[in-house]
Amino acid sequence: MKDFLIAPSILSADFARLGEDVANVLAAGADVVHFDVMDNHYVPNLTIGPMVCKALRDYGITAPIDVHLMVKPVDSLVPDFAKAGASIITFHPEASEHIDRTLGLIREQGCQAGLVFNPATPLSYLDYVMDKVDVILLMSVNPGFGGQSFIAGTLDKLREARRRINESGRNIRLEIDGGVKPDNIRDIAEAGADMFVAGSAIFGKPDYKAVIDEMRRELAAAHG
Ligand SMILES: O=C(CO)[C@H](O)[C@H](O)COP(=O)(O)O
Repeated sequence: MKDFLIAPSILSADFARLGEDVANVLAAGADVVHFDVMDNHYVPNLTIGPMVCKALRDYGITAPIDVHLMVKPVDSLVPDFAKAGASIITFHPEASEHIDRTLGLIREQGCQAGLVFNPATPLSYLDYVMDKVDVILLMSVNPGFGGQSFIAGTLDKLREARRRINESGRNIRLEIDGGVKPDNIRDIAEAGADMFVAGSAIFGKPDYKAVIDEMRRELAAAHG
């Protein structure tokens, strides 16, 4: 089976007992913690910052933390999240004045760097920075809220992103975020994704392991 990563989005976790909930979802078989940072400026919602990332590390969470910055401006938060224990930091190209500089800054801080593409953001932002990205994250919903439906056109965009990654010859993760569920994860994998963010599909069910196991069965059946 391909190396697929499942990354529960803590946007749908229980914030009143976050450390315990994250530990539980990892014990249920998740690979990565997806950490959604929203500023009520770049996106119309407000969530969590570096202090919460550090609190998860202090609680004993050792899994990779994948910080998705939905903020503008971006750069001032990068060192703070690196110090707080982020493993991956991704940002939206429209939110940075200097995309190349921001990608470099993330790597200088010891994290993996990635660009995030909203449903209508063109992949051409990758044209001159392919050697500087470790992760490409395609949003399959408009960012800001969990529980939205997967936008079907994202499957073609995934195929295009996968083609670009293959052409680059680099080992770049292709991450998908928004409306991912057991009943569509196989099609999403076949379109080229290898890292799957899922919030409501996992945290919205009482048995995290049952959902993650079902996702893994679907992924094991994926072709390509
Ligand atoms: O970045 C996000 C929203 O901006 C969330 O990660 C995403 O929507 C996941 O939630 P769900 O799986 O419930 O769609």
